[in-house]
Amino acid sequence: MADAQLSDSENTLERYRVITLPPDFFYIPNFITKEEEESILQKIPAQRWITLSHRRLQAHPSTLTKNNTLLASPLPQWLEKPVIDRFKSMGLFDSTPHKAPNHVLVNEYNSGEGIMPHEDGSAYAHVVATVSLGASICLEITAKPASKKVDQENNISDNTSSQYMIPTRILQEPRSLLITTGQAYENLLHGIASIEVDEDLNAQTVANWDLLFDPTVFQKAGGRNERSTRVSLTYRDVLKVSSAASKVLGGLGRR
Ligand SMILES: O=C(O)CCC(=O)C(=O)O
Ligand SMILES: [Fe+2]
Repeated sequence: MADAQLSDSENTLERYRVITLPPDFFYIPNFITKEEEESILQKIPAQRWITLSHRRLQAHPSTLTKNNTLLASPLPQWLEKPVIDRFKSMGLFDSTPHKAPNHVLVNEYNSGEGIMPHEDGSAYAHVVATVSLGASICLEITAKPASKKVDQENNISDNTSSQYMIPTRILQEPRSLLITTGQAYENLLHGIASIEVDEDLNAQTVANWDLLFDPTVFQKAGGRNERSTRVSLTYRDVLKVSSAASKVLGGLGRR
């Protein structure tokens, strides 16, 4: 399954695999440049934020309907270029129904903010790509309680005999790309602790330590990452898409 999902891009991607985690997580440092990061941050429309208790977010081109349907509409240019062009050259979404992401969630976390452990669910194809902007943050990876049996079969349970580091953290540096697909999408939860400092960061406690652009930043800070505002762009392919025409004809949800 995982192999089928990423067959075209596997060779390019393989060197970025987080080998301490169940398949498939890939962490690519410096996926975009500082100039590109700055330009994207400037283009996030200030009037589109929806404020939640522990973060704020915006959905592009729009939020999904209550039956998880996307009303067809192009993504804004600042979310297309250069990110989606790069996904295309990697073949990242080649296996998903629309062969490209059609939806992006922009999340902003100030120091002390986070997101509860969750799974991304069935509205989306099982390839998710997250670009990090502005600052570093730890994504916490835990086993899904309801999938204990599957976990045991695949050796991804919490118990110490597991070959993988679970629970663990993925440290996302600014300008990095994190790709989640396959079993990792289906069987694990992810979340961000609502804290002001990520502590005890080292090769034993951070799953992607060997893939970081600059681990010395955290070493020099005594294994600490003082949080500051971090923005993420989460690219996905929504499975159900309704054209405006079918909506007018009363066929929302019809294809
Ligand atoms: O900000 C992140 O890296 C995670 C966001 C997330 O999990 C989501 O939007 O579903
Ligand atoms: Fe998520």
